[in-house]
Amino acid sequence: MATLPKYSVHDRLSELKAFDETKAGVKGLVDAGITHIPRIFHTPPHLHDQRPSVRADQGCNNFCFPIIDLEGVGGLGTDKWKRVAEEICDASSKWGFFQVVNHGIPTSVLEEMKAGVLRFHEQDLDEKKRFFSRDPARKVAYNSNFDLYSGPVANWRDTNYYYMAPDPPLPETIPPPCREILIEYSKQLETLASLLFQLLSEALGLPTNYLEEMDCAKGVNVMLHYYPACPQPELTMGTTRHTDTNFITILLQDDIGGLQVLHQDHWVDVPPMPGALVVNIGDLLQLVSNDKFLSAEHRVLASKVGPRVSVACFFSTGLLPNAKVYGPIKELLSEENPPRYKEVTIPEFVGYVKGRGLDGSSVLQHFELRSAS
Ligand SMILES: O=C(O)CCC(=O)C(=O)O
Ligand SMILES: [Fe+2]
Repeated sequence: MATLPKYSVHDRLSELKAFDETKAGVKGLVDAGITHIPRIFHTPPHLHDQRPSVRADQGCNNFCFPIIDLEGVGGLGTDKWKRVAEEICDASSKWGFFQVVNHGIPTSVLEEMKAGVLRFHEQDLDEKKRFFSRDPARKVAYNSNFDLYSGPVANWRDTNYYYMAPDPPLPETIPPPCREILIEYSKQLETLASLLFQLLSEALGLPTNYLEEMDCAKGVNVMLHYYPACPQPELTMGTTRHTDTNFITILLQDDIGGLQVLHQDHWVDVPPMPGALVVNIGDLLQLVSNDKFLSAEHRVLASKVGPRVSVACFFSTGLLPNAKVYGPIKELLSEENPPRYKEVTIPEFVGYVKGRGLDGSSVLQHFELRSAS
């Protein structure tokens, strides 16, 4: 009987390096016409997930993904404001995910942003390579798989990264194919995030500015993801399952689909909806809300159809060393609702998160207070 060729750690590392050194990303493999994906992309058995998928084209059955209409929500304290805050509370605690419509960002801006992602990733390779970097301190960078060397498996995805707040890059350092639209899109998303943090504060029964005053929206990272069509999508993933570690993420996806959220032990499609934006709760918001809100696991399936593009905008503290500690919000605690997590400084939190790839494990567990029995 033939034995399978041995795939040593050493072989894997040299294959990762060879791939990385092309600086051409997954797109480079597809452009070269490969029909079999390299084994660095093969999902290892321990990351295979047998839980059933609920696909958008099967109808939503019991898994109707929450949609929140922000039309006319502006008036603080109005009935509409309170109703939307309740809907956000429900979705954030049951799903950790929802889509927003009528959010005030023109469709033309969303369309141009997606076009900008395509233009960046599909520009001349020599131009694109000028932005190639794995230096986490860079405000503008491009690579394939931020966790290529630390994660358990490479994903079928390339990404262009930006730190847009609190201290944005100089406009002339942003690649021309997406410069103008990225600046405009980030500005609009910061306004939307501010509204969402007010509604999330209300949803927690806190004063409207509470979360913003905790610096939840001070730091903004934007990722322009590009998922090329994959010749063997069943062997790999676009993005391995993970939770986001920040406060909230606002995501723009195109109409291809593939994003799924883990809900009641099912992988439920986040159905593409023209004009909508996807919002999800991250680990830090689950921590400060003392588990009232859920930071849900999600993943992106690879597909024969592509390229798929998405823009993930992460709101956090700016990850600047500051003196603040983040723990369950005191106003939410009571005898019946004791704190479930330790207080943590941002350097401590980042120190723990940094260097871990998308390995499917829980960050929050590390900060849990174990109840003394
Ligand atoms: O591309 C997507 O739809 C999701 C990406 C994602 O989950 C992330 O960047 O954290
Ligand atoms: Fe994510």
